[in-house]
Amino acid sequence: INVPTSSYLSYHGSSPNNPFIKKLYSKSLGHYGSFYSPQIHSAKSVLPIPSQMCPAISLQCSKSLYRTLDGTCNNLKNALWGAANNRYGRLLTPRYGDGISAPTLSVTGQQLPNARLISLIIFGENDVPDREFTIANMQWGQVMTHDMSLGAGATQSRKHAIQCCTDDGKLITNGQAPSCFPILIPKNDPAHSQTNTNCMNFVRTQTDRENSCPGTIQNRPAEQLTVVTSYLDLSLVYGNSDQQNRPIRAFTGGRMLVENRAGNEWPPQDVNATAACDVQTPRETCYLGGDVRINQNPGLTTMQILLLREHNRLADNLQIINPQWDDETVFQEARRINIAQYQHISYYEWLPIFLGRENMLKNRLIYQTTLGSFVNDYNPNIDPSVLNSHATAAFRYFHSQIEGRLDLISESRTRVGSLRLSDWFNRPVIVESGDNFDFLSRGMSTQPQETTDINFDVEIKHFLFRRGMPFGADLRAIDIQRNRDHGLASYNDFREFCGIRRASSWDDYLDLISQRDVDNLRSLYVSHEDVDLTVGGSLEAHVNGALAGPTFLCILTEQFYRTRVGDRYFFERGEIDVAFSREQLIEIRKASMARLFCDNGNNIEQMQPSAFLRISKENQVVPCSQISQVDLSQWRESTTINPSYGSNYLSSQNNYPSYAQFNVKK
Ligand code: HEM
Ligand SMILES: [Ca+2]
Repeated sequence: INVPTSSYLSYHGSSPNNPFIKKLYSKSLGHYGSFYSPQIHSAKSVLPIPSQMCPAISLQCSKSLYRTLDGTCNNLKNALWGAANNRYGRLLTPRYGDGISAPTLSVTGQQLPNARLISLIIFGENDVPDREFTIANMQWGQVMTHDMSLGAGATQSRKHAIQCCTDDGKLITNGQAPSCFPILIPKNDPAHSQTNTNCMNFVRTQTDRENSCPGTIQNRPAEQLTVVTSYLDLSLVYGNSDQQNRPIRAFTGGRMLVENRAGNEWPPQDVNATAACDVQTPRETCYLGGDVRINQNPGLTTMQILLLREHNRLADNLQIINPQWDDETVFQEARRINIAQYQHISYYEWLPIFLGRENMLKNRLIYQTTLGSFVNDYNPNIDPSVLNSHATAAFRYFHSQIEGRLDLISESRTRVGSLRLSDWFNRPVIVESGDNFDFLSRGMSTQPQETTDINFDVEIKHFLFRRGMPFGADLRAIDIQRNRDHGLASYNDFREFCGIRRASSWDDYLDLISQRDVDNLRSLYVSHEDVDLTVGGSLEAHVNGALAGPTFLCILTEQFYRTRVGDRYFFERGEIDVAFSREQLIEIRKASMARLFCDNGNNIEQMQPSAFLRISKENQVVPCSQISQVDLSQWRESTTINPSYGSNYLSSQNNYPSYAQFNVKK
């Protein structure tokens, strides 16, 4: 057995200084040989992942104050790190059924239990409104997800593009796996004869693998491709390439292209049908945005419009303040501020809810910043690529927060109606009609999200994308199947990776999973080594102050550490080549979700200051004028050059997260 070496570690950017990773890799990974499917015993199947892109591409980078659209040259030495159309990162060697690209199998060589059956037996569908958080909290999560990853081919053909490399780093295929393989729907399942497709999901089969990774044995395991930039750079608003950006930019006044209707700005029409839409009458709109998923559900579309309007609001104000600026300068400066505000909201207002503030501070995802202090721990050795285990398993746990009924809420915060999610998948027409944009905005900041637990709303568990049919797909089953399709290492492997005791029997899972859930797992899986990461991780008791158990929290923490520290343009950096001035940074730190609603609604006059939190005595609805606002006068050209760049750094290099023992809620 070949033990992954440090080349693997350096490619993925985690330093051997990370005590948990050090611990893991200093041990012999003997278990890799003992229980995977037979082929994986061959030494080749556990070779470290190549330390360069396949094929190796070299790019000449020049320093720029602005990010590229496709994410290239953010890292000046590794120009493709975090760029669009790149591979997901991996923490652990994949566990394909054949060692190369076929979906994961049981350690006995059999098929794993049916994904839909697991969804039905292990996961519930109870409606449990969250006591603390609003739907806006869930919805921002989907925005961040769409900024960070999109499995190639996922929205259109559902076939996953994969990349196969030879040992010497040569690319063999970059094509799509051709076939469709249904998640068989159990016979007594009400969805059996009533879905609108034959398949709930598509995955590769044994034979397809021959096409996708020819001559398997001398090849390295396939890696899935993600088509958007990994950075939190609002690629979902601006697009992931010049080509994707051009049709959505106005090229005047630094603005993004919008269509004016009923006195408000809306995204342009998708005339070439690039985005997924399910229009049912010829007059229904289908929006074009920076991300093809813009129309997927009304809440998401609302967020996309808020962020689009925010760009134009910033551009208009910057142009007034600096009339001498040309279109390109206004565009880039507005984009830069929009991204900075968004990163601030994501790391300081949103992430602490999910990862826990203490955990974030401890692992240096955030610092106790004071007003104008810079955070200068950019590390060019950290690869910010989105991890497969993050995008395919851990981050999808929050599908549990989805609420299937969207309330329409008036300015006096009373319910005037509600929408059934599955009536409006991929039909943005509903967002634009009447006062719905404001009703939906207030709805998502008023209505509780669903509690983060084992329950998944029926609207996504039985009715996803049903298009008028009685039943649709099951998102939880898709998540489970996707885990296998991407060959993620097992739940037990990830426990060990995260410094949690490796289970050697079913009962060992009782440390984090309830007796009932362990019994259910045991009734479905042949071995405790078979439990999929997506499944096991979703059953763990949550860490105090966080919305996930230790294994998912470890993956999420690692991801968001890399996402920040591996981003040369992160908004808090004080390096002269990319920095805001101290005064500008003070302004950026006033941005909030509430302010985005206030500034970009059709006519929203009041909001609670913390829009991710439910309205309460401490978080009452107030006039928008009482919610702090970013003062753009700090961007007047004469004031942008600031002598205080680069001093008062909060931190130094050499910071790596350490997963100190998490305390679990008992
Ligand atoms: C109404 C809300 C949402 C709907 C309808 C939805 C639906 C979907 C669908 C259909 C997929 C593609 C599944 C596949 O084919 O593999 C997906 C992927 C995903 N979702 Fe959601 N989702 C929602 C909200 C969220 C939220 C709140 C999060 C996290 C906070 C999230 C995280 C993810 C992630 C990480 C992926 C994988 C992205 C990729 O790399 O391709 N989603 N979701
Ligand atoms: Ca991005």
